[in-house]
Amino acid sequence: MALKYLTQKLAKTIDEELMSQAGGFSIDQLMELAGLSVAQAITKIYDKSKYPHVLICCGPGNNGGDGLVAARHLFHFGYKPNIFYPKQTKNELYQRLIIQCDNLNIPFTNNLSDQLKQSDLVIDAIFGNIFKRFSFSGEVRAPFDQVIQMLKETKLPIASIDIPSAWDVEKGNISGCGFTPAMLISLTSPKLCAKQYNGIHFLGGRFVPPKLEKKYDLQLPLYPGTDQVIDITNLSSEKL
Ligand SMILES: NC(=O)C1=CN([C@@H]2O[C@H](COP(=O)(O)OP(=O)(O)OC[C@H]3O[C@@H](n4cnc5c(N)ncnc54)[C@H](O)[C@@H]3O)[C@@H](O)[C@H]2O)[C@@H](O)CC1
Ligand SMILES: [K+]
Repeated sequence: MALKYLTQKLAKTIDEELMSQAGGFSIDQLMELAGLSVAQAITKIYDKSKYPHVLICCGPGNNGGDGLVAARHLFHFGYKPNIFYPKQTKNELYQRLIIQCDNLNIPFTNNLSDQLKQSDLVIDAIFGNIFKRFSFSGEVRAPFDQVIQMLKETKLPIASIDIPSAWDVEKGNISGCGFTPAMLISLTSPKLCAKQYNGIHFLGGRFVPPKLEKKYDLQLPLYPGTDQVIDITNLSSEKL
């Protein structure tokens, strides 16, 4: 079973088709399913008995939104999540996601270094498949430059949502300022940078209709039972 690795452009096109008039999905729905996939993948590798304190580091975009959704599900799964979300937007979807977390008394921390000391596991929800990837020099703008640096230095296991943050979506950690996570949860389909990734690799985002899968020849693996994720660590790869 070969896996297809998407270019940045194709991954964006598929997202847009899913959320188009013809696709019928809202960003809320896809984010909800993406965040649920992340939370479920975490439970399969990092049991709450050993990794109860999960620190979710959220960036300013939808990758960060996935992190907020995952935090909520992890709370309901019995974890003790903490959220570091330094650049919050006025966008009403995010305001509602924050209210949902507040209603669960999930703390929002603003001291990353302290929080890292009290955590067992980090979820990297900083950057995902952003279309306009980093400026040509590849540097990460503040405040996320220090965040990425601190994640690079931590000994804690890191699970990255969709793309290891600060990696180029296709070329990988070419800027050298990124870290290599212990786990990657690719959404919809893996992106090209994941070809260089040799850690624990899950696929989530169980929402692609067969018609779309066929149109782009995604050759997605079959998800087991009612699972929202599948372990693709050992599946071979083939560039799309
Ligand atoms: N595959 C799918 O269908 C879905 C994708 N979702 C998520 O959406 C993500 C993509 O979301 P976005 O397009 O918002 O991208 P990101 O969530 O990666 O965030 C992009 C933001 O990062 C900031 N940024 C860009 N370059 C920067 C730099 N050099 N330094 C500092 N900040 C910088 C910009 O403010 C930009 O808005 C995916 O990776 C995935 O996690 C889900 O939310 C919805 C479903
Ligand atoms: K990420």
